Amino acid sequence: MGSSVSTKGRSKQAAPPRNRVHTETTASDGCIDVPPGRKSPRPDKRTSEPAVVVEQDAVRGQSRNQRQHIGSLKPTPTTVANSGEKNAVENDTQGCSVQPPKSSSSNESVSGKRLTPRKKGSPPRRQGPSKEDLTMSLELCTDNLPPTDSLEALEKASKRIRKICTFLQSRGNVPSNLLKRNLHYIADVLEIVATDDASTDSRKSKVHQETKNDPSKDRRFIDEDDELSEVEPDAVPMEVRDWLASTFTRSASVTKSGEKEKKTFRSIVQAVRAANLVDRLYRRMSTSAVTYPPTVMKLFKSLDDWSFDVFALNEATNGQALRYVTYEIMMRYDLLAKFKIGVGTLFNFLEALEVGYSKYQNPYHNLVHGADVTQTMHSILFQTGLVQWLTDVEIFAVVFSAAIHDFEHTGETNNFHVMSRTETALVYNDRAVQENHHISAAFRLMTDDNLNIVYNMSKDDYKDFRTLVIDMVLATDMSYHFAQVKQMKSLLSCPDNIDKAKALSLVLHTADISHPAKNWTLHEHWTELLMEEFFRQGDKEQELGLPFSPLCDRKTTMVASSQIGFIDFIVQPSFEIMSDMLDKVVAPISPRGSLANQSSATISEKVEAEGSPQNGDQSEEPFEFKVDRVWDGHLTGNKVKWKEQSTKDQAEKEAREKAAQKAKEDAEKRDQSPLDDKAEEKKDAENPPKITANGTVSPGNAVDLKVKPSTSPENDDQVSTKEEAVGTASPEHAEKRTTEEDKPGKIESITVKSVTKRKESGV
Ligand SMILES: Nc1nc2c(ncn2[C@@H]2O[C@@H]3COP(=O)(O)O[C@H]3[C@H]2O)c(=O)[nH]1
Ligand SMILES: [Zn+2]
Repeated sequence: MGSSVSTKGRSKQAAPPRNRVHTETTASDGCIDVPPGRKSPRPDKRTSEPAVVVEQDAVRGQSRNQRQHIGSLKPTPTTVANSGEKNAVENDTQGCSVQPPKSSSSNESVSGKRLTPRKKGSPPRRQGPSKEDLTMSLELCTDNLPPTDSLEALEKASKRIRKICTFLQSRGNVPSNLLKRNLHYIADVLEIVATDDASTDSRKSKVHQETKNDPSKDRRFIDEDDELSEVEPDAVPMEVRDWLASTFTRSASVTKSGEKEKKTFRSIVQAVRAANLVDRLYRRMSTSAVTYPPTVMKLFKSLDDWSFDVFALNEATNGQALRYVTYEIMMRYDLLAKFKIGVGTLFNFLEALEVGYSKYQNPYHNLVHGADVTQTMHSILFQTGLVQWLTDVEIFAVVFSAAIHDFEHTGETNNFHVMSRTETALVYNDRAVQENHHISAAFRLMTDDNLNIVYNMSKDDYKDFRTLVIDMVLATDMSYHFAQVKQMKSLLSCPDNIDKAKALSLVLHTADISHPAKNWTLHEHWTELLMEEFFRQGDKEQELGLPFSPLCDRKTTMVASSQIGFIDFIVQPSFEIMSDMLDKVVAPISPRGSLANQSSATISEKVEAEGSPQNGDQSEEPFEFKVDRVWDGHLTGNKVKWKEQSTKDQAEKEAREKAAQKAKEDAEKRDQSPLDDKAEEKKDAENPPKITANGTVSPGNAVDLKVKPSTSPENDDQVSTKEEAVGTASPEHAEKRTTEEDKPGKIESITVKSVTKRKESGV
């Protein structure tokens, strides 16, 4: 699973963090041993109101005793992939003995795990295993299976696969522990077949003898199982091919005769097919390991959409939007199976991410923003077809980067960190202070085995993954914005060789500032949250005796006009260059357009069927391809709204100023007649002027008389650079600005006219 991300000139990267040797073993009875030294997962302390059940570590083979209860079991559980199907039965029997159903009053699952009490009015919870569950447990019991190297084992294994398929078809699910034990048994048997070493494998000679006597037996094994035979060996994932290659090499070294070579090859084909099946079964098992509440299911139907409502999702998930979105997207790209990520490990990691995002209780930079950017990235990738340009490692890196990109954000700008000399600014020498922290802290999480979702990645993949994540998240530092846009412009002048890391960084940066390009309801809400966060920083700055950062003074900031500036100078150019880049990149690899008319819920099947994106037919002439710039309409519409708002603001402001002027004149008059002074003051205090909605002034309400002098749109004194519109100007940038601002024609001289100039405020 190579990556085309350039790593030239980079320092050596470490292998995925591994704190222990992974010695997962398979006991002969099919039960999975826990690797020595493995820590038990932490109890679920952080989830206050959990909403999801997962079955632990399907892929990494954790014991069912380690199964973690990450969320509450919903009363009518369904999954997105298996809509309407029955939930996995939590049959937690150690061997294959059947446990009696628990009493309905007990607050425990069959597995003995505590369940969240059923909500009032919800349907009664199932009371224990049904008759069919018991039949399944018995039929898939692994206790009395023949030894894996015996002849009967082959037959048994094949029958087991059939049975599993039947149960999956009729019931939609098989309990993970049963599935795991059976799959391990089958894998063991097939491995022995594939090895095909007659000198050490007496069973092989028995098979050979039997099939010689009765060739139908051999054919039966290959042909009987439709599930196995439908998979083409070419379609196997690279990992399986790697495994095969090593198996083949080993076999070839001891193979002498042509006949034996043939047999080995046949065994390999069988093993590949089996591996594919196992892969698919794992995927199905992973999919069904999590249950979604119906409201979440409904929302996920629009997960691919540009207008996805992340706030609604956050509500539907009791404030866990990030874990849901990330998990679902990773499932849709089949990343759990591809990188052998255990469901439990992933949930531990996502939970820790959510904890980090909630650390500072920020109005804007919280887990909902993390979820929003992750979903937006997915929407861009999927709807434009960009995903077809990417390797699995890159897709994983993109989703991961988006999910972690503001991890443990403090709710302040980098500039604030620098100016107030925080510890983080010290650690990162004032450069991309927060972004460096987001990355470092997120990777640090994975040094804990229980959170290490890159555990099973190959060293090379991990290196590419980490490099790309670092590149992408560092590029979300707003102070790189102009450099990024400029760089992409020059890259697009020779579009044959667009650097993937740069392209993906631009997409993440654009997704990070994408809410002004969403529908008004979403954008207005995000703006409110961000402004509140900016204002809180302003409050702190005031407390610390620091000057207000741009847009941080809650008393004077003109939100509407600053948003127009933000859209005009930052957001629109970002979307424009990103769209141009997408047109260039996607056209040659997506000859018949994007995946837009499909759902990402089926994307892994599509990629499987069509082969890897890099194998696409590139011989055809690239046709005039344009991505659907769904964002353009919103940007225009939102700007119109802000302009209306700005006009209103302006009227109100003028009214305030008029009132201030009047008060000043009155004060002056009072100064001239000191005797009346006290009486006038008293009158003013009792009955201050009032501003109505349309900006006119009437007596009867308080007015902020501290407001600065008029800031007419024509007044070039009211200068705010693009950085000020963003509110995140870095000190380096600010410095550059002052030296370059005077130069005629420099882009830095563009003004956001109605934002009050800080200098005038005298703070
Ligand atoms: N002025 C302004 N800044 C924004 C808006 N949306 C995002 N930003 C800034 O852009 C930054 C992008 O990176 P972050 O998410 O860290 O922080 C974001 C905000 O500081 C917006 O609507 N208006
Ligand atoms: Zn962000």
